[in-house]
Amino acid sequence: MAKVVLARTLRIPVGAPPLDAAPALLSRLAAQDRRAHLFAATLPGHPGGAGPDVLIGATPETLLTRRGDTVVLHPLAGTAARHRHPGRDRAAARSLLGSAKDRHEHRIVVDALRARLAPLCSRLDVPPTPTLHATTRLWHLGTVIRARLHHPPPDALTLAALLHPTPAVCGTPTTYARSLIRRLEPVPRDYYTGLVGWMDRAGDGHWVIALRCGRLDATHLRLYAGAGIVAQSDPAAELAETQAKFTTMLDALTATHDTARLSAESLR
Ligand SMILES: C=C(O[C@@H]1C=C(C(=O)O)C=C[C@H]1O)C(=O)O
Repeated sequence: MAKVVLARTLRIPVGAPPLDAAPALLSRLAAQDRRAHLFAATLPGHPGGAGPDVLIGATPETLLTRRGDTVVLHPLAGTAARHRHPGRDRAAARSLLGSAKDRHEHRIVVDALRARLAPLCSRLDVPPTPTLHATTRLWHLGTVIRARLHHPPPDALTLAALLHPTPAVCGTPTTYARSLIRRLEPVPRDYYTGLVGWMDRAGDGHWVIALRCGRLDATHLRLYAGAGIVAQSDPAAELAETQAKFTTMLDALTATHDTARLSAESLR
């Protein structure tokens, strides 16, 4: 086993019903980070519940964009919290870029994508080293992978099904990582780490990974966050990484919520 991504959840009381809470939350997520891919989708609520639930989030990770015979992937893996102080923020970025553990974690993802994509391509450009990708709260290691597909090119949904789940959200080897996730995570992932996107009649499309997201039900917002675990992982640092990942959604909530109330909520 080279890597497994393990996640936890945070359940926060929300005063408004999902369809009322979602638009405000979505516009705050949009204002926070213009590069994030926003999504909100109504879901069937719990039987006997008050109405539909809403899946909502702002993910930084594009699984793929397909236009004709060209496909572009942007996997992210390897994370560091950002700092308000510019000097400390730059130092965190530099240290992430130089971290052997994070580079290894990232390489596992890039290698898996290269292997899955290669049989479909006449040309595959995979940069040898990752670059930094910034969200408002986090630094990530990212690699932009570009490929020219054999003709006839598979459509965007077929490509998504072939590439997903990547070791950025599951692990390597996939089947064993998935069984560990099922055994070890205290709450089922539900739609977290699933795909959100679209495909048109020509087979072009854009699919992102449902991260930095939560499910709004009649009374609560359940947030999800995970971290890639490799042999060199430090448990406390991985836990802190999931906390930092929660802040994307928590920041958007704080405009209407007293975050102090959150601390006592069920953290599982
Ligand atoms: C699993 C999550 O994020 C993924 C895991 C990352 C990592 O382990 O460094 C980085 C970006 C995402 O691919 C999450 O946001 O919950």
